[in-house]
Parts: sequence; structure tokens; C-alpha cells
Amino acid sequence: MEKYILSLDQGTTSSRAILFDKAGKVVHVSQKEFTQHFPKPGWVEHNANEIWGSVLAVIAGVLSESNVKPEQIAGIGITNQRETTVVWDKETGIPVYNAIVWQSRQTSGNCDELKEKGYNDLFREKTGLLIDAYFSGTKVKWILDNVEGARQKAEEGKLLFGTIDTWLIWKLSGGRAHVTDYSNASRTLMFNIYDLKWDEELLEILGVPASMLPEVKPSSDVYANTVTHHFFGHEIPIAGAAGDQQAALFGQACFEEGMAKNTYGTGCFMLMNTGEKAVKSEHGLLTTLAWGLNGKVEYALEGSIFVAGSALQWLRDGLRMLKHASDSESYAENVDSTEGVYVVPAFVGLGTPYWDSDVRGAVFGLTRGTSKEHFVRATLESLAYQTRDVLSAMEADSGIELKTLRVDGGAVKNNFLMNFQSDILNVPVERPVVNETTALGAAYLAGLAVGYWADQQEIASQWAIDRKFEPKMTEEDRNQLYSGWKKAVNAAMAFK
Ligand SMILES: Nc1ncnc2c1ncn2[C@@H]1O[C@H](COP(=O)(O)OP(=O)(O)O)[C@@H](O)[C@H]1O
Ligand SMILES: O=P(O)(O)OC[C@H](O)CO
Repeated sequence: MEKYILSLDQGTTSSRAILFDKAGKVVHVSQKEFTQHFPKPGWVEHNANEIWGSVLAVIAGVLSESNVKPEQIAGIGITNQRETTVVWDKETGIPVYNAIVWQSRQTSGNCDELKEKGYNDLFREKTGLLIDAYFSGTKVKWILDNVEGARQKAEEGKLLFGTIDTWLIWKLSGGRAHVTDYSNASRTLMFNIYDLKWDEELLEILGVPASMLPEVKPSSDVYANTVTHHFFGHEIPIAGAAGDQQAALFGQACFEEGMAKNTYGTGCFMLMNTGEKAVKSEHGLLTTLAWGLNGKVEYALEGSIFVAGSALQWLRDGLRMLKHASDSESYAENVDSTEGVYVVPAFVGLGTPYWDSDVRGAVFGLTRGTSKEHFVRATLESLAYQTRDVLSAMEADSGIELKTLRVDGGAVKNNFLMNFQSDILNVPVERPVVNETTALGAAYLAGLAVGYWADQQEIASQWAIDRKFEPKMTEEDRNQLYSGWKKAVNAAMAFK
């Protein structure tokens, strides 16, 4: 009986269940989008029960469509949109508020207060992050402060906190496991990435009771078995978990120090493996845990871009310029340039290297001749410019000049974007055969825990390239285009 690993990739816009075989190939995918809630400007929320429903639906879909039986699944790996915060009642399992999404800015006022009190260095020293509404800590506090009765219940030990991995493991195991992994814990602003413990001093400052927090485990480990009714009478080990960006780093087999990947999904996240040493950034990058594996942890440097593929969704759903995000490629290729148009998609502020929560999106350089094609092209180009901002910071902090960049995520199907990316970075861009590297990374972590794959060497040998995009632009053009982008960002930041 052939066995598979089931990976559950719970992203910002959709949930996917993917079956992988021993060769690391995709056997079948089932995907379901769910509702994005925007209750106020800058706020983004999800319904945690709708997320759970979407995960159950894709599990059922992938099994029935592929004809794979539950007993053929050797283990389950979970990967998730990170930082997104769920607080639920321990007894009833009912979330007390919507999941507050990583992009949401509703706690930026609280972050300003913490910064004014001078806490930034303390948080940075202990967590590798900086004080920003992006991370879970202030989101938990917001729920406890704004949901009636929540703080008291939390102090009585009746509420649980989790990022989406924790929520899904808790649901899949019927409430038997309240756990997370090192990579997800390192995104909360509450976890000390050096002591590898929840930090009492930070919890005190944030006003979050320790009793709400999950146990932190390695990223490759059997946390619990699923309860039988979810899998048609069969228990399956939940054997791996990692935040989606760290999982993509793993799925891209970036196991050596200095190897990096960039994932183009809702946002865009570049991570560089820094091995067993945590590199502190001077250029607005985050120091984060890559994974816990083989009895130790490894670290990564990360550049976080908040709006990437979601800018295309904005063109599609907000401005109704596109029918599908993928149509952007032909529109962009229908013109030779943007003719000086720049889109700065700072819809929820800017992350690396600017860390400005108040800046808003802006468009520059419009003329009477500007067409939809120019507008779409400028939006796609903004993903590449933001990536260049991050890569420059990464090279400055690590002292490593990247020879190639491995890429993945929904938007890398866009060949125009990949060509332009390579041109603007002046670095070759490598797109692997398996684009579902996030899900693959979680599958690998689970597969290692249950002996499905032997070791990281076996995994690294499975990585294969689909297409390499080589830079062709002249240096003069590259510099001119990029300096226009810097001007546009500075102008957007000045408009507040
Ligand atoms: N061909 C394309 N060109 C540009 N963007 C795309 C394309 N296809 C998908 N996208 C964008 O990619 C994102 C989806 O990627 P995905 O990796 O599934 O994201 P997530 O994990 O954040 O949900 C969407 O924001 C969508 O707009
Ligand atoms: O949903 P994605 O793939 O854009 O990933 C979201 C990140 O995990 C946020 O930190």
C-alpha cells in the first residue's frame, strides 16, 4: 500500500490540502478560499471557525478526489499564515473574537505607546523582532482588553491563545494538544528566541497571562493523533508544524548558511538561513527561528513585505481592473514600460526596511496617457522593487552577496514578474518544479518525524529547477528605475 504525507497549508487567502509522495511530488491539491473581513480601515480579520471549516473541506476534497485512503497517510504536516491570533474558550472551543490577521493594524496605537515607553530595544533583544502591530503579542492584548469578560476569563485560566497552527492542531486532535513549534512561537513578540522560553518580563509588559500560551515544541515531532471522526475512522499522527515562510525555506532545501528564498503570496517574505547563530540586523530585518529539528534550533534573517500578491487582488476586487490575478502578466507585457508610473502598495503601512505603520498606498507619475496596462505593470513591478529593498538589507546585514534567489508562492507563475525581478536585482531567479514549497516544507518536517524520509540530505536531493530567469537589463536602466521607486516611497512616507 503506497503511503503519502498530507500537508495542510493554511494561508492568508486560502486553505490547501496537498498530498505528497516519497519523491516529494504533488499527488493532489484541494484548495478553498475563505472570507476576508475588513471591519475598519487597516483592520483585517478572519473567522477562525470558517478557517477550520475550510481545512476540513480541503481534507475531504483531497482524499475523495485522489482516491487515497486515510490509512495511506503516514503523517500530517501543518503550515500557516503566521502571527494571526486566535483566542478561544478552553471548555467550549469557541473563539471569543475573530482571528486578528497579521496584516491588521488595529494595535498600532498600543505599539506606539510601548515604543514611547522605550521598550523597543528590550523586545528586539529578546525576540529578534521589533514592536509592530504585525506580531501576535499586542493582538492578544487587544482581544483581552476589548472583548467583554475576556481578561478575567484569561486570568482564571479559561482561555487559550494560539496562532493558526496551534488552533488547527487543537481542533484536529479534539483538544488533546495545545502546542506550537519554535518557528511560530518566534513570531509572537512573547517568545525569547535565545532562552527558547515564553518571556515573563515581556508577558508582564503586554498583560498576557502565561496560562493561555501553548507548549513550544520542535517543528518535526509527533504532537498528537487526529481524532477519528475527522479522518473517516482512522487516527493519523500530526507530526510537523512551521510558519509558512520558514516551511518554504525548508521546502526549498535552504539548509546551508547563506541560502535564501523569497515567497510571493499575499505578502512577500525573504528568509536567509543563518544556521545556529542568530544574526542581529542593522537594516530593519527580523531575526527569527527557522525551525527546531534534530535536538537544536536554527535561525534565519527575514525581510517582511506586507503587500505583494494582495496588490493584484486589490486590482481585481477593489479596482476591478482584472478578472484574474494571472491576467496581470499579459497586461504588463502589452506595454514596454510603465512610462514613469509607480504604485507604492503600502495599504497596511510598510515593513522591511521602512517599518512605517502610518504610510498609506500611493500612485505617482500619472499622465493623460496612463492606461490600465501601465497601472497593472507598475503594481507588479512594486513587488520586485520591494524585494530589492529587502535584498539590499539582507546583503548588508549578512555580508553575503546572493548568487541566486530561489522563489515560490502564488505570484511566481507570473513570468513577467520573474524576469523583471531578476533584472531589478541583477541576480538570477530560480523557480523550482514544485511551486508548493511551503506545503512541501511542512510535509518534509512531518515525514522526517515519522521516518517517511530518512534525512535532510535525501530531501535536498529532491529539489529541482523549473526555470531560471537571468538578468538582461543594463545597469543604467536598472539604477534609473530603482531610483524612481525610492523617490516614490519617500514621497508616500512624506504624505501623512
Ligand atoms: N499569475 C499571477 N500573477 C501575479 N499574482 C498572482 C498570480 N497568481 C496568483 N497571484 C497572487 O498570489 C497570491 C496567492 O498566492 P498564495 O501563495 O496562494 O498566497 P497565500 O499563501 O498568502 O494565501 C494572491 O494574492 C494572488 O493575487
Ligand atoms: O499567507 P502568506 O503566504 O502571504 O504568509 C503570511 C505570512 O506568514 C505572514 O507573516
